[in-house]
Amino acid sequence: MSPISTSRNYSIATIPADGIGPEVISAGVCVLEKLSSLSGTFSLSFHSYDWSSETYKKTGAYIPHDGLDKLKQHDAILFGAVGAPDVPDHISLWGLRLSICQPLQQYANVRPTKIFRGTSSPLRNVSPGDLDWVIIRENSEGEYAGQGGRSHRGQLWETATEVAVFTRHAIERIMRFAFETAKKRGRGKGGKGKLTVVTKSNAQRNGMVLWDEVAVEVGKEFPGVEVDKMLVDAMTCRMVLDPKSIDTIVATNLHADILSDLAASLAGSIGIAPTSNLDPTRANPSMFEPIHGSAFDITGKGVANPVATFWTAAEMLTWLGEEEGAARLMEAVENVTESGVCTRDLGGKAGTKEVTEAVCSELEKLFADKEQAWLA
Ligand SMILES: NC(=O)c1ccc[n+]([C@@H]2O[C@H](COP(=O)([O-])OP(=O)(O)OC[C@H]3O[C@@H](n4cnc5c(N)ncnc54)[C@H](O)[C@@H]3O)[C@@H](O)[C@H]2O)c1
Ligand SMILES: O=C(O)[C@H](O)[C@@H](O)C(=O)O
Ligand SMILES: [K+]
Ligand SMILES: [Mn+2]
Repeated sequence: MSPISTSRNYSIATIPADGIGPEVISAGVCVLEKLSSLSGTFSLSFHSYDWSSETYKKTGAYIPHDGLDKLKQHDAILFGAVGAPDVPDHISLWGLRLSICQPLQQYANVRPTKIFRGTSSPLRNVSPGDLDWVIIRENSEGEYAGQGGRSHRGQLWETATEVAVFTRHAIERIMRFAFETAKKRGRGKGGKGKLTVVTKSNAQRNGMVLWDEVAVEVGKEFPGVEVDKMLVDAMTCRMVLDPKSIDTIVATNLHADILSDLAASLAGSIGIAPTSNLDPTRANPSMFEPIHGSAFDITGKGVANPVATFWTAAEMLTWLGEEEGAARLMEAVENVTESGVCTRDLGGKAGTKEVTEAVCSELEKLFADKEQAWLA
């Protein structure tokens, strides 16, 4: 059957950047192109930006002066990873990722994790379905507010401060987003949603106390959602010992950054989990990236797991309104993990290329099956 004429086109900015970023982004673009051509109902135009640590070393800047205006012309941004061995990590992170997320007000960072069929958790007696979480990370302030300074350099009394900033405005909007996410997922008592608010209000007695108070206030708008509160240190134990008891988690910028790498590893590998940096108001494009970094230790070896980027691509499609394409892509990815074609971080032997090819073939199979079902 010939594909139905394409009615929806999306303009996607890609920023592969550093390390394994270019390897996984080219794999992601490859499966997205395969999916859109098979579906025939939507198309994607990609525009690649070469903003990276190499660009920084050559020009002194990661993003050119008109860069953000350029990004605003796209429907979404697909990002790889930033960080290079010869550039300090704070220069690269603030130069690229945070220079996009913060001005574009991508304040909600969404980090789902689950165990894929055919893969296993390092936890005992935990199988697919037992660990299925989404972490909502505050993405605009907290420990990443950019406030602080350093003085008396080189002296015995040298001083540095890194000030965590919490505002009612930003806490309210992230809590509302987290409660809505929990409600939509519909777990917990009566299927009305379940949210765990992660905090550290025993030691941090100002910002984190405001965080807790606003969580309670916003919670009143969501009477059905089951809520509990956990100190972040105890939360790590619960994630390891009782993963079934968790569904949606909301945490500060830094706490959620740390918990989400743990979450991905408990589900099998950091190489599978996605990240969405969302501007829920949709005034600006949102940015989608695998959760991992540039992974210097495996760069250029062809072994990077592209699954995190495939799941990221599916999250991007969902955000753009292409839920059916996203579901098809996830089905293909899980069929592939189930068949045993996995990179070595998941215990397999395949390289990035083999996994990408397997997902493309699986997509072809899924669309052929769908066509058969129509003809029957
Ligand atoms: N959002 C981002 O772009 C982002 C995120 C995290 C770290 N970083 C940066 O990346 C650099 C390296 O950081 P790091 O080593 O702490 O974290 P990392 O995520 O790059 O790597 C941690 C470990 O996980 C492995 N790994 C990561 N992704 C993988 C994949 N797709 N497949 C298989 N294995 C994978 C790596 O080989 C490494 O052993 C630093 O410069 C850091 O600042 C950037
Ligand atoms: O934003 C950060 O903290 C880090 O670069 C990175 O670890 C991430 O998760 O994006
Ligand atoms: K990344
Ligand atoms: Mn991280």
